[in-house]
Amino acid sequence: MITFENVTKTFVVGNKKVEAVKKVTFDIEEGDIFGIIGFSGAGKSTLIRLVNGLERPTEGKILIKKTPLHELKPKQLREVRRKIGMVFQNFNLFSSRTVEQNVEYPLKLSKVPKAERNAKVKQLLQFVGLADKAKSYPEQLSGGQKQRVGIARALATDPEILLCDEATSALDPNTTRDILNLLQKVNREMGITILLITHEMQVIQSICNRVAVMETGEVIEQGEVFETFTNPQHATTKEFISATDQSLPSPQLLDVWRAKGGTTLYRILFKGERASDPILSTVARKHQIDFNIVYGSIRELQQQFFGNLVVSFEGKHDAVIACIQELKSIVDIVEVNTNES
Ligand SMILES: Nc1ncnc2c1ncn2[C@@H]1O[C@H](COP(=O)(O)OP(=O)(O)OP(=O)(O)O)[C@@H](O)[C@H]1O
Repeated sequence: MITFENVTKTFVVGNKKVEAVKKVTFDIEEGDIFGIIGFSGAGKSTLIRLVNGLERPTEGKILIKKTPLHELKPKQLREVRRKIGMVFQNFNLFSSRTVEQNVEYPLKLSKVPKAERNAKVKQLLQFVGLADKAKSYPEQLSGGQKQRVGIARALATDPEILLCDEATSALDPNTTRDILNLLQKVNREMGITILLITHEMQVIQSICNRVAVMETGEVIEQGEVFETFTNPQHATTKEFISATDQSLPSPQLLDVWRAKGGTTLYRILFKGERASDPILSTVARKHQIDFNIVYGSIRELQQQFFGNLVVSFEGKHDAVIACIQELKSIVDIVEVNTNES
């Protein structure tokens, strides 16, 4: 649906060059809710502006439904952009227009006849749950309601792609959840592909099926959300994950554990169905050793179980080694390196 082929965007400021996006290559497939996560300055906004044609790549290509954007004539580019809706962090509503006039605006620009506009606006306000606010002005709405108007307006021209630029960053956690549910409904019921950028891990975990992690203009890690977040490779990805899920005890707690003469700790990851199997107790019993769960959680990620446990084993040395060997053939188990937490 959207393909980035070796895309670089360089800005020249005075006599300095800023490489905002560097050699980025990935595909967003039809039906995806694709999340791009990165800290401030990573290049996320530039990437999204390249998709809606507000910026042109310095090098490389962006293809939308196999059409290279840079080869389009202005009229064709306008057509493609009509099929791309945009939702903003600060809503970007006209304060002097009512809710229905805000949603109607892109339809007026596209010269859609009045009766058709009215029907569409009514349908969209119903879809986003704001039918009773049609005559209100933005200042009379809460942040979440304003974002619903922003989403309804972005959907007015029947887009195939919705770009969301930090759409929930200005909202409280409950409202964020409502807006994310609405975006999921847009994706499922309208079949719209969503590309969102965020610095919040929670957003990616709740609704995205695929993710790309950006740092200093580069995509440093990408893939299915479950795989990427249960087996992160890059330090920055690990940092994002630790914001919502601390996978190891703090160094201070580990020091307390060591000071008490604690045995070696192991971190075990259980994924999918493995998380609900009694693997640990079965294997420990077989080798006649005990285990002690020191830290961890079992939680839901992308409708799958994901368990992260830190354990110690107690028993005869050879039996402990044999138990760990057997567990290695079933689950991911590594010795906790106390420097990495
Ligand atoms: N028009 C521009 N002119 C010069 N430099 C720019 C321009 N747009 C972005 N940059 C620079 O490119 C880099 C990436 O910026 P970008 O806004 O894409 O990052 P971001 O991940 O979206 O960060 P934020 O969340 O803070 O917006 C930054 O160093 C920024 O200063």
